[in-house]
Amino acid sequence: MDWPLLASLDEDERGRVLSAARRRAYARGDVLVREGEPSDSLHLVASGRLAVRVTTRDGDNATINLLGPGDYFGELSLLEGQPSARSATIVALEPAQTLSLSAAEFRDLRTRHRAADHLLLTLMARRVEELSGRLLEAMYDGLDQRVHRRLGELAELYADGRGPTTIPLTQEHLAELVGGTRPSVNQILRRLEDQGVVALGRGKVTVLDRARLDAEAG
Ligand SMILES: Nc1ncnc2c1ncn2[C@@H]1O[C@@H]2COP(=O)(O)O[C@H]2[C@H]1O
Repeated sequence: MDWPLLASLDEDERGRVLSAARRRAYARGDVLVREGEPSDSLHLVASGRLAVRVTTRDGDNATINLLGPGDYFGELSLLEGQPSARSATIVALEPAQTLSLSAAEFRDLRTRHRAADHLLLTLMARRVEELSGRLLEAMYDGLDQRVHRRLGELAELYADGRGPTTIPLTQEHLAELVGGTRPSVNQILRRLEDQGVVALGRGKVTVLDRARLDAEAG
């Protein structure tokens, strides 16, 4: 597995960091870190897809992003200074494995390998850009466009070669990810199904025509 966060390390250094990390396995539905709890580790995703969830003002849970192999999480609270709490809950959407570094190991990585620290900054800049894009989308784009775009991104995350890609998410989750209500997202998905762009199933959406979806996303 290649983690962009470790891309600047040479093979020996990378091996040292990874051998100090603890491998953990999770089942679908397991909570890996919980919003509000004190933090002491950074996690690299080795396999499986994970949901980033936050509590809304109404006390509901909303999925704000998904992570997959090669991603990392848990850095925010470690960068904020002590003591700091997790900004989100991370839940396994399927069986997953992570490698975790303690806060001290993460600090050590950043101070000993300036290039890794710089990469962290680059990756965070990318995430800020992604989130600004989402904010603009939420402010100015229609729900249709948001559904098309997010489905395209999810198809990328779940793609396993050529052909149709099945996204194993409920319409509830999809609605949370695009910031829409379930009935209105369902209406858009049904229209896409009528056009042959997706096929809907219980707890899943299969993208059949990626090119059309991307064209619709604008
Ligand atoms: N919008 C987001 N997209 C992806 N990951 C996020 C987002 N918000 C929070 N996280 C991750 O969720 C983690 C929760 O614990 P931390 O606050 O330590 O670090 C956080 C980030 O790594």
